[in-house]
Amino acid sequence: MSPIVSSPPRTIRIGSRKSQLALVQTYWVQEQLQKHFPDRQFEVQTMSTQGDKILDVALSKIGDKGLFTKELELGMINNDIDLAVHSLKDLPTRLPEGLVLGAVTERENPADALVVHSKHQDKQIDTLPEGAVIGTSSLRRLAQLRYHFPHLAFKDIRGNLNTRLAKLDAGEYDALILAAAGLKRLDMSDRIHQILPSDLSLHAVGQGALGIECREDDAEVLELLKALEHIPTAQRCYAERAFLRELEGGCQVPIGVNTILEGEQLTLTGIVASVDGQKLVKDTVSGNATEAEQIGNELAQRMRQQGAQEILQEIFAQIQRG
Ligand SMILES: NCc1[nH]cc(CCC(=O)O)c1CC(=O)O
Repeated sequence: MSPIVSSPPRTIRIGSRKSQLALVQTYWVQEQLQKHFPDRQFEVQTMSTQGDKILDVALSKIGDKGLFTKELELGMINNDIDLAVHSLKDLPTRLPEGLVLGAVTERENPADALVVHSKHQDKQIDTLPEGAVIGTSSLRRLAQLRYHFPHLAFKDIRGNLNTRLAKLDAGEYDALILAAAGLKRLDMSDRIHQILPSDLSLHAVGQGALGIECREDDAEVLELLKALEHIPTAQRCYAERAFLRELEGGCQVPIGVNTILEGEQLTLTGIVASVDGQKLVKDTVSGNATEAEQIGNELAQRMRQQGAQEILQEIFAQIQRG
């Protein structure tokens, strides 16, 4: 009789970027997994991504396809890590062969926030003075705010959240636009001066949610990740990502969304704006939440007929010219 040998379950290796926000998000995922599966081992491995290294070039010029995710994806393909935690909005809508979105976690407030210099404490986005300098590195934020507030000035800003806030406080900018979710996760909610209403600025696809990526054939990890999936957030984000995928845009094109889930009814609103703030196409599609991707695809097709494609083509041409 041969003895029954059972090998101990493997340690699950979680990959993360090294930024402060990435680490907060990754340790949260590790903690949740540990809570659900107390007998398993979860360890964190950090990696630098291209997006962490190139800090002096505007994001819109280098493009963002996988800028913050590629090294982690290679780590999974090479079997160095088993899953990777991303801000869902940084995760491209098309994943490399062999990898899948294993879970989408519950979303924080997905809206953008206005953060002001102390001299503007009594102001809101619509009362900032003529020529006030707004820091943002996102074409989406730039295009929508320029459309509504042509009297404001916009200036690129890069660096992690602390660097950006230090530049604001030093007087290089009058105000910044940042994701409310990032500020909240870093315990800096007190810096949120105003949540931008959706009629002024639609947020990025997937903003405020975490996306956990893993190997398609890793049934064990896929099963563990089910415990972290938040279905209402996932339905909203699947509709948003289908919309973006169908328009073939990344995080760095002026495409914004808003989703509302009421019972079974999912309503997706999308916007495509020109960088000069002159043109804007906006529309809404509703349907059953179980058909999230069809809703996203339909909205993209409708908006293309209304001129969204021309706006995007112009932007791609501009980016290629540098
Ligand atoms: N593009 C950078 C990035 N990726 C995720 C967040 C914030 C958190 C989130 O949206 O989930 C941010 C910062 C920002 O846009 O202000």
